[in-house]
Amino acid sequence: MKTLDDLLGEGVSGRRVFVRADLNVPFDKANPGVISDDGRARAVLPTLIALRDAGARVIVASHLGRPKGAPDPKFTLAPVAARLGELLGSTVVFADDTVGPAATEAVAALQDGQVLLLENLRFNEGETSKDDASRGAFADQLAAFADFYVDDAFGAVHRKHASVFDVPARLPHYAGGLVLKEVEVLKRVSESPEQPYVVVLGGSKVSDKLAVIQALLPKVDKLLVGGGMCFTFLKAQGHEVGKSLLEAEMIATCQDLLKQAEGRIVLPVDVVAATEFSADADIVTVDASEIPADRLGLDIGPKSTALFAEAIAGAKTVFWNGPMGVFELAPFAAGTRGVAEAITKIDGFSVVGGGDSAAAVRALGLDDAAFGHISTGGGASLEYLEGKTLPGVAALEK
Ligand SMILES: Nc1ncnc2c1ncn2[C@@H]1O[C@H](COP(=O)(O)OP(=O)(O)OP(=O)(O)O)[C@@H](O)[C@H]1O
Ligand SMILES: O=C(O)[C@H](O)COP(=O)(O)O
Repeated sequence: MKTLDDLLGEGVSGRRVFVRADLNVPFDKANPGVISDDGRARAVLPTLIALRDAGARVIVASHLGRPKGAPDPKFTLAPVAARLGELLGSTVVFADDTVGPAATEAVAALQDGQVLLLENLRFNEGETSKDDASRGAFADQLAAFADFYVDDAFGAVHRKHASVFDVPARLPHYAGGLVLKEVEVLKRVSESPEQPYVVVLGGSKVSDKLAVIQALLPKVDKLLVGGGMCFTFLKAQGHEVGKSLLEAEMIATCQDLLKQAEGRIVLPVDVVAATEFSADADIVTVDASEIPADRLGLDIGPKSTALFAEAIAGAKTVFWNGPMGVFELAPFAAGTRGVAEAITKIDGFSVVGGGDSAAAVRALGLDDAAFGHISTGGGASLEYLEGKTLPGVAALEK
């Protein structure tokens, strides 16, 4: 795989370099347009600065959210361009389309050492299309803008999308420093984790994470399950979960996994249950086997946090993906905080994988440096650990 350093060595002054970044940052739910965590933008800065300072004409492209293949003002990258400019300390030109007249004009006007951000890639059907020809046609348009392609969008390498998979087939391609670092760390964790190896999973998407549980079970000493996904497991154990998040069609799979795990999957023993999804709701802590029918579990309880912390304390390797509760609302943040703090204290190597988990670490004011590695990719790091081929990495290796 050729790297950004190889490209810089070849010389990029005056050359147009297309950088695929993952600027899919979270926004403050209460203040539309305000970025709540700019970690992903910060993570790509070294690549952008190196290219800018080497005199390249830098064309940055990213997706934001999941618009449906057409422009949608809710998902504009304009606020991200402004933030990127602040972080770089130099103006970032913003094109308000991706491959249309605005982008074409902006690319043509780019000066050496200038950075341009194109509008959201997913405003174009071709970006995410399953049809090779449609993706290819869009990739042709993107590739026409540049001489070289750099992928530093680790969070999107698991997507077979035009900007990730098809553009590198059309241009000399290089891996950015972020992609290289992420792959190196995940390789270490997946191939030779120092034992005991404890995996902590939470977040809301059970169905997305069952495959990774299956793949990790033979390798881990303990797999701790919290967050919205624990309720499908609790239900699989025969408990009622009230109005908590539940993926009914996954109950049977969870039962199978519990059987296979022979006690290595650890579930919460108590739950913070509220009458509604709100910080102002009536809140009680109950046994995990006694969730009232009219309540929903929004965090793991203190006994569970202590149980999880104890399992984490002895670990030499910890991989954590997904918050333990709705950490964005203060009454439901304690589980995530407790687990995160326990991870910072281990005498070993820890990896935090996932946009939301990384955002939680920062929102709770925890020190980034207390973790071994904070990944910018949720789905991407999980698919790597599952052992799947990542289309973006495969494209760089070709
Ligand atoms: N008990 C719960 N009920 C409902 N939602 C929950 C619960 N616990 C956690 N969540 C929510 O799960 C969300 C994070 O889930 P997700 O699966 O997206 O995590 P992630 O893997 O870190 O992120 P990503 O894959 O996007 O990088 C948070 O917004 C959090 O509020
Ligand atoms: O948030 C992420 O995990 C990445 O940016 C990929 O986004 P996606 O799941 O919408 O493809």
